[in-house]
Amino acid sequence: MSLPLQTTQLIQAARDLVKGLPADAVLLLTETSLDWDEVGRILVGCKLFVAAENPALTKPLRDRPEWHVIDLEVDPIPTQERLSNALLHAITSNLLQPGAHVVVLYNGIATQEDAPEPIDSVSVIHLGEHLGRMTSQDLRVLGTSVPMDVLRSVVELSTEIGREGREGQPIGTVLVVGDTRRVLKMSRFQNFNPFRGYTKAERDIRNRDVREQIKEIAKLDGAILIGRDGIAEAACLYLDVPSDGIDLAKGFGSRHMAAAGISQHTKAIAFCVSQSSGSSRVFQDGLVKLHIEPLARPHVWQPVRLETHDADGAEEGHD
Ligand SMILES: Nc1ncnc2c1ncn2[C@@H]1O[C@H](COP(=O)(O)OP(=O)(O)OP(=O)(O)O)[C@@H](O)[C@H]1O
Repeated sequence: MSLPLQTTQLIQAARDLVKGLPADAVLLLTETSLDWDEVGRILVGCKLFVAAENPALTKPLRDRPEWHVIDLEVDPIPTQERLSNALLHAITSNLLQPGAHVVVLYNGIATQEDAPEPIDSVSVIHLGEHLGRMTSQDLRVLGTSVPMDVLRSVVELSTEIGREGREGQPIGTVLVVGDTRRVLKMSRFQNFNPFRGYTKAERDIRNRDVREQIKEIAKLDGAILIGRDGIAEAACLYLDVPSDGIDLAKGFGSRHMAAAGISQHTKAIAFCVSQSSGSSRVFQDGLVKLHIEPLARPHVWQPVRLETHDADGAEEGHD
């Protein structure tokens, strides 16, 4: 078996792109068996990922130690999503850095099953930007009136708090966003308000310097309240919310309860950063809507898993 001409040319183009740009790896998405020896000859010296739904197709590749095989779930999703899933898999397995540049070979134009060419497209993906776009898509599921740039700044802040902690110690906190009037009615100050006396510009969390200051404030006990315009309003807040009707997985403690409760009793969204795991959970209407792991920037998003209450589901509980 040899490679069809167009496929050969595209693989050669991918190799030249890796060398010329330079890029970090080639990702080959295929559901057609190829002449793998030939692929290996062309891509010698390139880090290669092969992603496919059909495990029989990738089985012979597992013996090649320098290649990485990614098993995709059988799912009738668009090529672009399959490609994103393959890249996420490579990042979460620590095989690619989140800022990497990847040349992708795939069949982007739907052709008949017996089409002579298994590959018709080549793209260059800069993972930093690509994952950034995924973040926006995920935030849209919140369907909130909080503007996207504010949400993204809160995501940035909460994941950085979860990842970095403070002075070598892990810290946890709750960032409550929006519906400030009702949130304040359901809270009490545990200490003086550290934002008092500062101008709006000095409290605007879309500004990185302000976020750095807020990380210091996050060390203090209690929740931080941010307006839907991105202006931090209050900190050291005890959220005085009833926990009845909140159905959280076993292992979550009072901080997560408070975040769930405030999101149930107001229109606010609550980002709970766990001190024990560093991960952030986004609560809306009393439910976990997103779960963000504090991996290296940019953030890697996990689909929300159903978190069970039974003891056997320990890994689904509080990690
Ligand atoms: N109602 C509340 N409002 C604001 N902060 C709260 C509230 N209840 C608890 N907290 C914060 O949560 C801390 C206790 O967290 P606890 O370990 O019980 O929760 P958790 O949900 O398991 O979170 P973590 O994963 O961070 O440990 C308290 O020290 C306090 O800072």
